[in-house]
Order: sequence, then C-alpha cells, then structure tokens
Amino acid sequence: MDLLPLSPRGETPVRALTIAGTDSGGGAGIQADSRTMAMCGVHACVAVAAVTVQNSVGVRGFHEIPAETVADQVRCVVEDIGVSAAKTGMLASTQIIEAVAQVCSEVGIGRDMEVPLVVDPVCASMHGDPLLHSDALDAIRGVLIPLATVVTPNLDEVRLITSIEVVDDASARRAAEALHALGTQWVIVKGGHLRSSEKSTDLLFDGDRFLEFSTPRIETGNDHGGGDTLAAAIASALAHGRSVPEAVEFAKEWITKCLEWSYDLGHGHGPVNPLWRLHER
Ligand SMILES: Nc1ncnc2c1ncn2[C@@H]1O[C@H](COP(=O)(O)OP(=O)(O)O)[C@@H](O)[C@H]1O
Ligand SMILES: Cc1ncc(COP(=O)(O)O)c(N)n1
Repeated sequence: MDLLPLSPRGETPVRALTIAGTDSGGGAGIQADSRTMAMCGVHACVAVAAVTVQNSVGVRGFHEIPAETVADQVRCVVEDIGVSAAKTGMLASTQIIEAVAQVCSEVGIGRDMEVPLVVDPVCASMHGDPLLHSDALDAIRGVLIPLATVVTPNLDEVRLITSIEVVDDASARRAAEALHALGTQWVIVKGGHLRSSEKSTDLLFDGDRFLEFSTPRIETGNDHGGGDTLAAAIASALAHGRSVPEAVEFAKEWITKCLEWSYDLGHGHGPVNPLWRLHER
C-alpha cells in the first residue's frame, strides 16, 4: 500500500492532536491513536479526557479529567507545538464535550477552519461497556458533530445518535444523510459491525456524493481499537495534507493491514496492530 512518509532524521515531523481516553490495556483510545500516528510519520500530541480502567475483557470504570484541564491541554499544545489535524475519541461527559468544542473553535480546529477535526463519537467499548454518560448524546449531536470535518460512527453509535438501524446499503445511506444533516462536513458510516456481509464496507458522504470503501471481511476477534485506529489514520493522512477521500482510502487500507497483523492478548479481544509497518517495507 501507499504509506505515509516518515520524517528524515533530525527533521520535525507533522503533528496531530488526539483528545481522548486512555486504555490501561493498551489496545484502544490514546494508546491506539499514538501508535498509528507514530507509524504514519506523525508526532502525536495528546489531551487526556478520561482514564479508563480497562483490559481485554471489558471496562471496569473510568475517571474523568476536569473539563478545563482537557481544554487547557489543547490550548497549551496548539500555542507552542502547532498541529495540522486533530481527532476526538472518548470524551465521557457533556461538560468535556462542550469544553473541547469551545477550545477547538477558539484555536482554529474544526470544519472550515485551519486544522481539520476527525470526530470518533465513542459511546461504548466493543464489550458494550459505557464510555459516555447517556445524557451527553445531545452534546455529541448538537455541539461536537457540527464542528467535525469528518465524523466516524460505528453502527451502534449510528443507532444511538440517529435512531436508524443500519442493516443494508439503503439504511447506511439514510443514516449518512441523517448524520450529515447534524452539520458535519463529511460522514463515514463504518460497516465493521454488519457481520452478515462478506465484505466490510465504509460509506463516505459529503452531502452530495457517496463513496464506498470495501474490503473482504477478516475473521478475527482481535479487533480492539479498530475504530480509533481508523480515525487516527485519517487524522494522520489529513496532517500530511491529503484530502478527506484520500485520507479515508488510506485509512481503510491501514486498518485492514492492522487487522491482519492483530494478536491475542489477555482473555478477551486482542488489539489491532499498526506495528506491521516495521515488518513490511
Ligand atoms: N472483520 C473485519 N474485516 C475487515 N475490516 C473490518 C472488520 N471489522 C472492522 N473493520 C473495519 O475496521 C474499521 C472499524 O470498524 P468498526 O468495527 O465498524 O468500528 P469500531 O471499531 O468503532 O466498532 C472500519 O474501517 C471497518 O470497515
Ligand atoms: C479509552 C477508550 N477509547 C475508545 C475505546 C473504543 O474502542 P473499542 O471499540 O475497540 O473498545 C475504548 N475501548 N477505550
């Protein structure tokens, strides 16, 4: 595949910012984002929104960082280091979502601004454990999605946000239209959870045209961190100056390789593995 360039020795790489939760098991969240960004030639800056107590089997709980501390991390990084793309993952609460939206608008992160924003509207872990207070869905719909350059929900998140049950291509298109109507510039409806299909198809929509990105389904239970990895790869490609369709095409190939190289870990779901890049040149 066409890889993103690593920066030559001594040269400052492009930077991207992830605003998300940590995963003590090292499979998802900020840990997944940082690994993919590093493997895509991007220096990852991080604003921690929550600390999860998590392993391969599930999430036992989480601790939220005060909303103003989350916003201050963003402000502090942008002021000094500067970023070319940003990504949100687990934001946990209405207060944190509102603070993140406010600081992003203030520093020029978001749709139609200098720095594109990828919003992964994380609501729950793959085990079904909550990562977002249910009363924060309104803030996801009304505050975060309208700021997004691209929003990347899985099918469970699509159902929670739009009440549309995606079962086929027609319902995926209806869901994409409903999400676009909330104010994002682009939306990807991810098809990873549509297990009845032999393919895994992601549908990209900008309010005008639909683009499909499809790969054969990989049989693995080791897909922890898959959504974060896709969104981090999109943010990395945007940081390198790619357009949104180019970034999504790259990210779909990237996550497919990461799934092929995933490994067993603990007693539950192992992580997708971006370190494949070190083995294949
Ligand atoms: N079994 C699979 N085979 C191939 N691609 C997959 C598979 N599962 C997920 N993907 C891809 O991984 C990415 C994450 O998808 P998904 O599982 O839907 O989201 P999430 O990890 O947020 O639940 C998407 O690009 C999706 O197409
Ligand atoms: C901190 C954090 N962020 C995101 C996810 C979602 O990832 P997955 O759907 O693979 O559980 C997670 N489990 N933990």
